[in-house]
Amino acid sequence: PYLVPVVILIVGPATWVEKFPEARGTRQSPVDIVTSRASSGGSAPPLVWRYSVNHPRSVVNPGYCWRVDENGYDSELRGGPLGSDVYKLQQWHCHWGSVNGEGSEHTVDGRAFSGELHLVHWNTSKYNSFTEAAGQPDGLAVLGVLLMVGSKHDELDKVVRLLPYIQHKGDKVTFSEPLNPANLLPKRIAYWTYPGSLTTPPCTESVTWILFKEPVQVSAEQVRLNLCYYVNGKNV
Ligand SMILES: NS(=O)(=O)c1ccc2oc(NC(=O)c3ccccc3)nc2c1
Ligand SMILES: [Zn+2]
Repeated sequence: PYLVPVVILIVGPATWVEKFPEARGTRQSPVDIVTSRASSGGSAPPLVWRYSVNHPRSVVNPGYCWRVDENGYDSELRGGPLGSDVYKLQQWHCHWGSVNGEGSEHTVDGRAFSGELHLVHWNTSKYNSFTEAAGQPDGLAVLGVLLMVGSKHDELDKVVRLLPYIQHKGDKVTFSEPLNPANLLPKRIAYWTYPGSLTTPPCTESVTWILFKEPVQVSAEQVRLNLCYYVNGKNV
């Protein structure tokens, strides 16, 4: 029994700080959203988004879960906590747990969800590339969508059905089926927002997090498919 804690320390987030000093910062994500401590939205302008639908996208196995690259096609996210800057969608990906019901990164009043979708945007008003923006405090904006088991999600299924073809880290498949990332968002767009960071290395503190309050439903089969192919990037 004495061996286990040492092994966990070697591979867990606790070691990220050695290679990524940002991970020791003051605005690290994910966090637990304590709803009683969240202030009301005040007079923030509405959050507005527009995504292009008909363009080729690629699904990649980056070694954890899956990621869809927008390949530079046009999109816009503005308003809400983003001031007067316009952000552009770079990629979107998911986080699933290895045990159903505990896959999300953010928790709400200590409760984890089955998974969490992240739509990663960068500030095109101020910076010239994602990489440049990723190093700036107002460089990135990530829309977080909590996933819970319920009815099948048809838009997400356009990606889930491709997972058998990218079972190994680095695998990539391009598809041109029309897909609107706006259909991945919940109907009610109330959200929590806070200044945070990338949740995985390099953990850079450059993310304005916008986490929608309403979870989106995905089927148990869709969770199983994700779990089967993407338990920490290993093929199981
Ligand atoms: N879970 S997270 O906080 O949304 C998160 C965490 C780590 C991330 O690293 C990247 N890098 C690129 O997308 C990228 C895009 C183009 C070129 C290089 C990198 N996006 C991230 C999002
Ligand atoms: Zn993420």
